[in-house]
Amino acid sequence: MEKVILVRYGEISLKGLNRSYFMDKLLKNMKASLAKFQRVKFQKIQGRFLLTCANEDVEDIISSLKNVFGVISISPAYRIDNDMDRLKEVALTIMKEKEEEIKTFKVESKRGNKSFPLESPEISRNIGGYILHHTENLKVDVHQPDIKLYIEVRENTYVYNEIIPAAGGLPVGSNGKAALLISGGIDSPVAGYMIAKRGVELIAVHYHSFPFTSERAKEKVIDLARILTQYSGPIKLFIVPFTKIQTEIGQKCKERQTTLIMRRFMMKIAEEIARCEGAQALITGESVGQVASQTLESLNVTNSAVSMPVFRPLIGMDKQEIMDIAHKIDTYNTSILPYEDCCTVFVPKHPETKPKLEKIILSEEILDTDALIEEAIAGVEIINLP
Ligand SMILES: Nc1ncnc2c1ncn2[C@@H]1O[C@H](COP(=O)(O)OP(=O)(O)OP(=O)(O)O)[C@@H](O)[C@H]1O
Repeated sequence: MEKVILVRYGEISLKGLNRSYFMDKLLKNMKASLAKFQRVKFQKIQGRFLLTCANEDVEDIISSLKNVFGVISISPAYRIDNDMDRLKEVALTIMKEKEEEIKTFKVESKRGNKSFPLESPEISRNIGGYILHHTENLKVDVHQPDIKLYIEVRENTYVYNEIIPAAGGLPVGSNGKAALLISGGIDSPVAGYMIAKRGVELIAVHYHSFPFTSERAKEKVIDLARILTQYSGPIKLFIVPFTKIQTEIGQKCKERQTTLIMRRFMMKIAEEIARCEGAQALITGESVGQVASQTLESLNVTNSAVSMPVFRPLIGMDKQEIMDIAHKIDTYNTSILPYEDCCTVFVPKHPETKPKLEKIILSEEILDTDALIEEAIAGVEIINLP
């Protein structure tokens, strides 16, 4: 019996004329995520990809493929010739392996190859009967079986009993590129994950205020970006020195406006980096009302600093919902490590919650914004992940 892996894609199949563009991206991303497995071979079959590989690699390959955006589900399967006797043998072998753990089963068949002599319901009845006859304690339950045995008759026959859900979404790179403003917190990695899930390639920008923020805080952000690459593929991370900008703002601007002015600098620098890198949008982890700088008035003031669209995929989500995703994508435990972020270094006692844009712009006039931005960009450190 030859073991293979069936890989299903979701939305891509609805893409009409552009379908092959999405399929090619998906294939490229799957190959990149499985680069360390030398013996994997990829084949397009009707409506899915078929992978052949060394038997001992199947589990590791599936755990990598589960994170590739564009894949909706995966099944480890046996591939056999279109032959009823062989099918009975394989179906029985699979069910015998499960006999101790289960009481009931159901056979579900699909016949894509119309030259096969039996129709789908007949295949299911036939194989179900054979399994019942050759096992001791198993029963058929068509409503709530402990296990389903799936049979697909195509150019070959595929038999399997697991459909493993995968990441879904669209292949990264199929929908342009955006710059994620990544802090060391819980929210921004989740925001990056959500936009990458829609096929957007990521670059990431982090503001680091050494010595107010430590080397360890920077390492934490690098770790978070590295975790994200499991889903998004490679990320070019820009570490921007932010100490001088923060100090100048702290010394020269009204205390209650400092966070907002700092945010506007972050947006402007990220926009400049995004432009140079061919990215078309910015991404932040903001959500309405979470902190003073995330009221609608504050978000408007921050937004006005740039002309590029700003994606805020968490905008309507509760903290618990965001944390649930952070757990799912494995960033949570790194995000909660107790290292400081530049935003938490200077926190005004009474931050502006209903800022007026004209007043903020007026306050900024005291700063040499262009020179500060130019200097920060000149000092950028670039880290290519993974
Ligand atoms: N040091 C930083 N470098 C890059 N971006 C940052 C930094 N600090 C904050 N941001 C961006 O600004 C957003 C809002 O930051 P803030 O600290 O107010 O909120 P948050 O909801 O706690 O976000 P997070 O959990 O991502 O830190 C972040 O989600 C992130 O996109």
